[in-house]
Amino acid sequence: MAAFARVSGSVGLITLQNPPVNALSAAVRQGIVDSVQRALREPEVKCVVICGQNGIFCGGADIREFSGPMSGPPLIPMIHSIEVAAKPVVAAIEGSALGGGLEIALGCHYRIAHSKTRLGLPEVTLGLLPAAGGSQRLPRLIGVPAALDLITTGRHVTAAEALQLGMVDQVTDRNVTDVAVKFALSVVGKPLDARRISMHSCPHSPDLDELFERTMQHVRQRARGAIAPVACVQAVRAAATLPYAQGMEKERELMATLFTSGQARALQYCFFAQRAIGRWSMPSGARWDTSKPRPVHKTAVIGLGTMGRGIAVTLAQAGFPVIAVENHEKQLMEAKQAISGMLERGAKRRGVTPVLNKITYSRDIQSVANADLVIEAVFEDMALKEKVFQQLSAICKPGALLCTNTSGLNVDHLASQVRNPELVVGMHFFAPAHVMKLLEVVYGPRSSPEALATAMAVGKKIGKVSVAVGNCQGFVGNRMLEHYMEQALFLLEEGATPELVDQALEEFGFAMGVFRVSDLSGLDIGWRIRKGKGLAVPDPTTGQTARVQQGRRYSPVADLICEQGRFGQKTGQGWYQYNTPGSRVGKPDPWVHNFLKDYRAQHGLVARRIDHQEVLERCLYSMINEGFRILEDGIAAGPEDIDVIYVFGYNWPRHRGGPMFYAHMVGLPKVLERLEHYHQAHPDVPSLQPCNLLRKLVANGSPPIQKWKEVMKKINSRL
Ligand SMILES: CCCCCCCCCCCCC/C=C/C(=O)SCCNC(=O)CCNC(=O)[C@H](O)C(C)(C)COP(=O)(O)OP(=O)(O)OC[C@H]1O[C@@H](n2cnc3c(N)ncnc32)[C@H](O)[C@@H]1OP(=O)(O)O
Repeated sequence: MAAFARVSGSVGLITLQNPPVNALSAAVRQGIVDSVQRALREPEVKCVVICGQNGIFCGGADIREFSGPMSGPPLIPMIHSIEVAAKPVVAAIEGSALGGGLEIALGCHYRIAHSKTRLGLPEVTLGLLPAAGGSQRLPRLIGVPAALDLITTGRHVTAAEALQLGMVDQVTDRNVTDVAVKFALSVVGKPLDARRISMHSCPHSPDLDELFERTMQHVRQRARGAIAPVACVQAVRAAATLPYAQGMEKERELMATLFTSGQARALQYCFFAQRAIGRWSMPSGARWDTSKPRPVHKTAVIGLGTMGRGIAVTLAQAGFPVIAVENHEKQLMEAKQAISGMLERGAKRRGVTPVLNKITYSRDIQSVANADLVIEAVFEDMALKEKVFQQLSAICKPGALLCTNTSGLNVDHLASQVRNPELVVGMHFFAPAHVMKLLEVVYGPRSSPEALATAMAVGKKIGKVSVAVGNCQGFVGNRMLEHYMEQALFLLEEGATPELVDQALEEFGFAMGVFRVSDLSGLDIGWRIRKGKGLAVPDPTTGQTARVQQGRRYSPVADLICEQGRFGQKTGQGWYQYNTPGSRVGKPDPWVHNFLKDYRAQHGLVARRIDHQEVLERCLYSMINEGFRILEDGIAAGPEDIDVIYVFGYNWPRHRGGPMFYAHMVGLPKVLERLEHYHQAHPDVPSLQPCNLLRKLVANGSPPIQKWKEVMKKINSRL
């Protein structure tokens, strides 16, 4: 709702009241409409101030209302009534003014912001555009180039930047409502037309046509198939070229298309999923709101390879003192230099002082004795990690949390190496660790709720999107990825080329297809892991790696490519060819095509035509099927956890919501039917066999994704 009060004799103060972010629910909109009418009606009221309660102006339209029938007064006429008011209206902005919240402020005649406020029109990130006049008013206020930037990216600006852009009239460090009340009294009686943004055209900008063309091209390239950024450009173009009323009509038309789109549903799902993962629970019943994290003051990182360096930087940038340990002198020196460079570049980008003194370096593992949390990031080798954990168990102070950054080794096994297994968890960072947002926090059956709560709290403090998952081979992300990659290799055996597979995945919205990603990260990593599992090993009698291993189909194609020394970009050759080692631009490679032809001939495989649809269905549905198995096993608490992992760690196109949401959008019966079809054609590929939970969900009438947990509970009593 919104409260009305008369303050300082003649100021009508309207306070938005809808915790936690004063979202513009139907009740709040009704409250504003009533309050504005009252303020205009009462002769004692000479001016109006609009503010929000609890330190936040407004987080925008109530996103939860978008999924049901809309009721209550609409935003556009409400904002119009503020703009045409005959008494001056001042927005007193603190905390955040986002989306519809900023659009209300743009309807006011003046805007005063607290210095800590952030403002923005983030609708594009929800698959929408600022359709309460924001796309038409903002360019009129701050000019087309700046408005295009803000509206197409959805980025938030600080109060200082907002002042510079002309979005606000004044910034204060004092109580913003008090300042706004005083200011409102000072403008009573002044003409208002000049302050009504919709009455003006956009300020002149040269070469507008060229700007729109360039922006459209840029937006299309970056959007990977997302439609909202394109609609945002079209809406701003309408503001620049049409009178206000016609611009508003265009804004409405564009919004009508976006509002009901699957992409908007996916992006809004992601918004809530990202928040839901913070409310973790363990099979034991322990939860985020009943488990207290331990205090963490000092941290340590063991092993300063690529991952260790990134982790140390992340911890230091978040303010933690870090003891960085590396026992090889040369590696330690190199790491020191690399870490300092990363900290300096990061600080420059953020306009702050580099925190070089947060990190102390040591060759001696004993130096971590006083750390509250230690992250082991040594080479991915179980024997080596075991040794490190045994040492840590003897060295670390009681109560210290011992974490491993393994990307898939058994966390329980590592826990068994220490005196206090309840204090062991996995903290699986993604490379580069100081850039990638995702953190999988892996708990085992012996991890205590306190240990998980501590790792989750540290994850939050270092700015990671942290997802709690159970322990299993590959955890959630890599366990699913294995099936995706396996299908891609099978498709090569059956007639596809790397570029055909990649093109299908890139058209779907991945920034890079599976083979391009392999070339970028290095083919040798997977090869080493497969050898470790006893897979990529030639049969001593035939000299060939078998195509059936451990009772299932196996493709040795990637191993054979590695045997040629083709490790991807770093060697100048992999699934693609590169002009020089280290070059980033790959071209289709006739050598790979001939190799595949020979390989098929050698194994009596007949190449067939494979289309994009098959690529998508085989790669994505096999991975989704594994996602259902993960839910069935209780490794992830819900589909949101899996989707957040894929969006933040594996570049899954956000406008498709994550693999599990995608399955829900495609329709579970269709996913089931296609998996059955492919499993019939490839009975030796178990990952194509539809899993129990998927069948159960379909048998239960394919409930919406928000209701899957009910069916999951029936299958797995631990959940
Ligand atoms: C048939 C065709 C018809 C077509 C026409 C349709 C007509 C419709 C026209 C409507 C025009 C609308 C135009 C305006 C659109 C919008 O405003 S869309 C919303 C834009 N705003 C945002 O994107 C901001 C989202 N929120 C945030 O970024 C952050 O929450 C915050 C405000 C910066 C605060 O951050 P923090 O303090 O970290 O808190 P959080 O944990 O993020 O949030 C706390 C809880 O609040 C929930 N929440 C936040 N914002 C909203 C919101 N706008 N609506 C609903 N709920 C919100 C958030 O989910 C958290 O709750 P839990 O999920 O329960 O944890």
